[in-house]
Amino acid sequence: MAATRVRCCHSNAPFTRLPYTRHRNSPTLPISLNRVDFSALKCSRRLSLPIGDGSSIRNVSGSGCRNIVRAILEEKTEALTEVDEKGFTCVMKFGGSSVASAERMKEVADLILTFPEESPVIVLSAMGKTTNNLLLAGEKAVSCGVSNASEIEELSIIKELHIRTVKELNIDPSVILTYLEELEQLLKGIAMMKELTLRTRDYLVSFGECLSTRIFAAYLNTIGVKARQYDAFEIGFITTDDFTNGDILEATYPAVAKRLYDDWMHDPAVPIVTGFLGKGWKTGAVTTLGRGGSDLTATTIGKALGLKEIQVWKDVDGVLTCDPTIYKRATPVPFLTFDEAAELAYFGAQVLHPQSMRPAREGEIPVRVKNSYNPKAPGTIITKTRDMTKSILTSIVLKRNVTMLDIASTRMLGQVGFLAKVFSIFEELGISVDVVATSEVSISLTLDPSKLWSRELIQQELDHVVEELEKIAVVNLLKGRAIISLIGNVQHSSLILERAFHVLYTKGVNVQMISQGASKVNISFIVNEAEAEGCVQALHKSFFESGDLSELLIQPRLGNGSPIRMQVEN
Ligand SMILES: Nc1ncnc2c1ncn2[C@@H]1O[C@H](COP(=O)(O)OP(=O)(O)O)[C@@H](O)[C@H]1O
Ligand SMILES: N[C@@H](CC(=O)OP(=O)(O)O)C(=O)O
Repeated sequence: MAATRVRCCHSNAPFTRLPYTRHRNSPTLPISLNRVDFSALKCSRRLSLPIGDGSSIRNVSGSGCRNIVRAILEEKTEALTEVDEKGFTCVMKFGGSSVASAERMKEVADLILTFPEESPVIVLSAMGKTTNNLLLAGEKAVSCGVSNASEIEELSIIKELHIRTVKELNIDPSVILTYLEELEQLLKGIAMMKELTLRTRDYLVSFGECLSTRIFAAYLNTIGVKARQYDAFEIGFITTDDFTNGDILEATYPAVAKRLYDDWMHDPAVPIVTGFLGKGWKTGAVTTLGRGGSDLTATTIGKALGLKEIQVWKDVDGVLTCDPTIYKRATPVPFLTFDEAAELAYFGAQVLHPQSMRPAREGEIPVRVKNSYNPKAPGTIITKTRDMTKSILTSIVLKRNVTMLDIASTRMLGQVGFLAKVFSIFEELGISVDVVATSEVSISLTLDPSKLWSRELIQQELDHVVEELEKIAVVNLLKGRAIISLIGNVQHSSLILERAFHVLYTKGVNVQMISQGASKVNISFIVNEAEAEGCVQALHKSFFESGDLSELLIQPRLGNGSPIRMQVEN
């Protein structure tokens, strides 16, 4: 059954389709929508409310809502038309920084309501630094002894933050108290077992999103916006059983779509979904999608529901020309392709989860990166294609803590299968390789440490890799390196390389390896980590702060003399 959208004929103003219920704390809604017999009127009870530019829904609900409800009550329904439509229009994901306190949650609620034309699915991360605190609490629990588990400092921080938030939002604390008690029990269990498996670690961190979404849904209901909380692992987010790094499986898409649409049709309410979490398909246990995985939750929902837009709300004005914590003159990048965004995320720009572009690209759903602290900023829009005519460099990305391996064959020159053998070792050990450069008898590559969660594990794994490789090669392991990736239009690679190497040469920096990605949007090079930040700053100045580089372009021309218009196609 298609849901119905009500539009007012005498005005083309956009209307909200957020479901509203009257609440004792919501004095602005003058007429209870519950009194209206919508089925008799043959229209949805999800009323649409006119809203003026910049005004909040609560300001207009008095007039807009009253007009529509009055029209219905007075049976002047000729003023209203119905538009057949599916339930949801977009997904809005808010990261930890966007929901770090009660104040922030109120602002996010207001922000959602300033988009009356949208009928959103909301995805939330854990509040502020809760995930980090949960991880630290778990690590401390392993060695603190059962009797001390309740006193772990991070547990107190988590309890204090959530209880204070519930109080400040004026909602019933029972929404979270059982969860906080369960969390304490879990830490005691870890203390008793003296071990923290990856499976338990995922269950432990899941408390962060389970708490934040319950609080936010309860708050929306308090202010008269009907909302329903969902744990992703209960509504069809099925993943591989790779704890701490689960991959979303195909079965997720139809399952999530069915559950969200079915509930909406029976009883419309804004879905508030836990980001970052899933359910292992064999174990049935809670899994996580890797750090920052709520972005992936959002894009998965976007694809599952076939939405028109996926919005990820951050604490920065979109994807920037570099990490603002490295160089504060970084500026927003208005347009990106899925390829560019994926490459940028993969090579370390913390702003997006590395896998999050996949569902958006498959579903061809635009992703908008916005700032919840500065909603008026246009942000970044990520789409399949964009005009590349004037694009040279888009963003500079730094990945720290990189380990590089120089592997030289011990056998004869041109040894058949040397490369295959090297890569099979990485495959067997389940280790990702980032940047690769080869010669006939040697190979240099960097390892991706981001998939590993603890330092001990990295060292153990490295020792093992070297041991295996030394069976066929001489191995030189170089730590403390960094990858600088230039995300840009590789059609202009000569110009990019000329500039970049001039900057690095002037700084006296020696590049240890270079690779131009097959994706055609990325040139990466390896430098010493100690020099890396200075390099990014100098490169930024040269590429983004010294005039319009596109004037240097030698335009490829068609036979008739007109410039070729270039597009990047995925
Ligand atoms: N190129 C970049 N553009 C924007 N932000 C970046 C970039 N590189 C790194 N960052 C960092 O990513 C942060 C936003 O991502 P994240 O912390 O995951 O947000 P959230 O927790 O709200 O989802 C920014 O505060 C910024 O420090
Ligand atoms: N809370 C999880 C998942 C997440 O996506 O967080 P954020 O959106 O704040 O990056 C983490 O910290 O990894």
